[in-house]
Amino acid sequence: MNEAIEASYNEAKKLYARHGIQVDDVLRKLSEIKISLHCWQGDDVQGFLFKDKQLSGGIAVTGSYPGRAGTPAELRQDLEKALSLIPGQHKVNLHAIYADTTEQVDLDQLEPRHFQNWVDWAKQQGLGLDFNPTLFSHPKAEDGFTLSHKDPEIRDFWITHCKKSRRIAEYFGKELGQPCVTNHWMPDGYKDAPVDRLAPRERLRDALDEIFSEEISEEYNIDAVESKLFGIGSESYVVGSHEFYMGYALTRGKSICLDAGHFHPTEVISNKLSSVLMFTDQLLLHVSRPVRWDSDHVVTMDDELLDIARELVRGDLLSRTHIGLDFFDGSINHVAAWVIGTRNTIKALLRAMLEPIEELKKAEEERDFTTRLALVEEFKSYPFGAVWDYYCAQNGVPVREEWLTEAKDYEQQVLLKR
Ligand SMILES: C[C@H](O)[C@H](O)[C@@H](O)C(=O)CO
Ligand SMILES: [Mn+2]
Repeated sequence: MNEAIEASYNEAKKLYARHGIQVDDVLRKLSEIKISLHCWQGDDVQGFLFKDKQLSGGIAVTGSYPGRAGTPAELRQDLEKALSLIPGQHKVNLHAIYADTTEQVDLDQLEPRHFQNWVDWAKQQGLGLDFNPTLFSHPKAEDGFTLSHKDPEIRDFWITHCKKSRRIAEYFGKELGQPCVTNHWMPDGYKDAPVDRLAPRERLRDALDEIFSEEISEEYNIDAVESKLFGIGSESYVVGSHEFYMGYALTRGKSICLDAGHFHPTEVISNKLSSVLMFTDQLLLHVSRPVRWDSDHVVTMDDELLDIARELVRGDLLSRTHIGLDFFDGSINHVAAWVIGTRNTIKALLRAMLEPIEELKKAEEERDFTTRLALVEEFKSYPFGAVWDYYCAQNGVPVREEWLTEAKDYEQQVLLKR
């Protein structure tokens, strides 16, 4: 370990210890947190099953930065590179369209064997896997409706796909010895104001009931449902709204997925965590960054990211929260995007853990709001960077922006040669 990094760390430790924060313990806890890296950042949500199909579902990737992964092997290679620049042991989140197979299969025919290469790779890398049925970028999703479609044949196709997806997830869970979180998101909605808001919601409720009627142990698979306020082309009405899924998840014992970019522009998910987790056992987060109408920018160290981390840490909610990332930026190096977003998420958790929580809670209980505000503000400039540098060095990953040099080398050696 570099002497300067160690010396700065030891000085920082003393400062935090004055407020009862044991930094070595914090780092041990931090190392237990898994972040789920979304595979779809690596190839602009293209997938491998339908190579020529345009991205649909009211989500869009802009930018044509060179080098995006074009095969499962390339995507795994890129993920390995990204993971080598991120401290800790994490998970990879797959969508169904990322099946690694030479068979011509449609979504309703997918089986665990189509993901065997991913499972073998995850085992070899010591990673967990999460999963998502893909209810977009497909001819049967072209009019913007899937599980709530009025045509029963189309609905059944998607129901079968989701059932198959849960079986694949169960296989991941069994093989990898840790549960796979399966997130159900579908774009269903209308561009303009509908007359009948109820019927599609009834159909969606019934379709989900059918999908989840197959019992799968939570030891292997945990189901989550993800709401959205609006998408491109579904500006006026989304069938799976927040209220819809709150009600659904609470009455069916499922987990809610809160995507940071799926609410009103001034509405934040950090303020929802303590409420939702009071009534559900587990929660899935899609950590993302909304910018105006877009929900999927690379995660930066902004106030909301820090507030999400604070809520999880202060409320002791981490053990019940699955943290996934969800952004797709095609205008920058695809590997660097993962590294920036994931390092920021971990760093925000570290910052939250390095706050004098007991002291702050005590001040609040005593209505000493002056102390509360003063300490929160002072801790913003405490030397968490020295602790972060030490953590990176301890985990054998580049310290500070050294990772960028490696990402640029990788771009020259690998990405630009594709
Ligand atoms: C590709 C993902 O399933 C998708 O981003 C979804 O999670 C979402 O957030 C859609 O806006
Ligand atoms: Mn999402």
